[in-house]
Amino acid sequence: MSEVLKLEKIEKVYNRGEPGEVFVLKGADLAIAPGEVVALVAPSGAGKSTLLHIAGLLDAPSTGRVSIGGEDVTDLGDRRRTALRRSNIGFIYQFHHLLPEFTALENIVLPQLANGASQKTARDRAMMLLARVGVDHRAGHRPAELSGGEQQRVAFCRALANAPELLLADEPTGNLDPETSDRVFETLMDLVRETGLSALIATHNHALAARMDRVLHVDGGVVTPGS
Ligand SMILES: Nc1ncnc2c1ncn2[C@@H]1O[C@H](COP(=O)(O)OP(=O)(O)OP(=O)(O)O)[C@@H](O)[C@H]1O
Repeated sequence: MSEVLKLEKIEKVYNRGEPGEVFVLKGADLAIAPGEVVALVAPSGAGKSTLLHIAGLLDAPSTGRVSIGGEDVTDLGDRRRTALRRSNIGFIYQFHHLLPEFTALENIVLPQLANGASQKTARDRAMMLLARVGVDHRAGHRPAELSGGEQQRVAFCRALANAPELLLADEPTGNLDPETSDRVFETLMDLVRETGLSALIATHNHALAARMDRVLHVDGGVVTPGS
């Protein structure tokens, strides 16, 4: 079976040739097998978010190849890239990035409608996901009316709304207090394991990283196996 995600010889330079040139990635390689949950640990500024954005088709590498589900997607046009991202990749950020004017339920329904689901299917799935993370009783509330932990649980549901094969998370519990972070992280790991998702999860927390199948480091612009 082919890798769910494969990055080959990825380089990323910001402001190339200008005084502010930053060479962030210098030949990063990474592959994730189906069902594998991988931690990405890196010092601040090492290029972890840059790598996740490239893996999530939110940004293009300066050079190198990106494959999703065995298909080389490096040179895809914007429309196909957006469609592939919407159906195959779930993204969770450190800050939830939920749409403030919509309810928790609507935040999970909207990406499904954009992906072609019917209202009923989308609502049923959204309610099922909210119940799974224990926030269904808050379905009709807007993000500002929810606690930080609840907001992040809703963001998990949104990331899983279209049943992606790959979940990318950039310090998904980094803005929560340690106790809430542990509980919310537990929910995320349960969800990932239950659904058989492949995941790449960036975290500064070594204890959380140790609970994943494999740990990778980003340092000096390359990806190396962790201990
Ligand atoms: N658009 C940009 N233009 C110029 N430099 C950038 C840009 N985006 C990121 N950088 C620089 O690239 C480097 C890597 O950034 P990135 O956000 O990937 O780091 P990170 O490992 O995720 O850090 P943190 O853990 O602090 O979020 C940093 O030095 C950052 O300043």
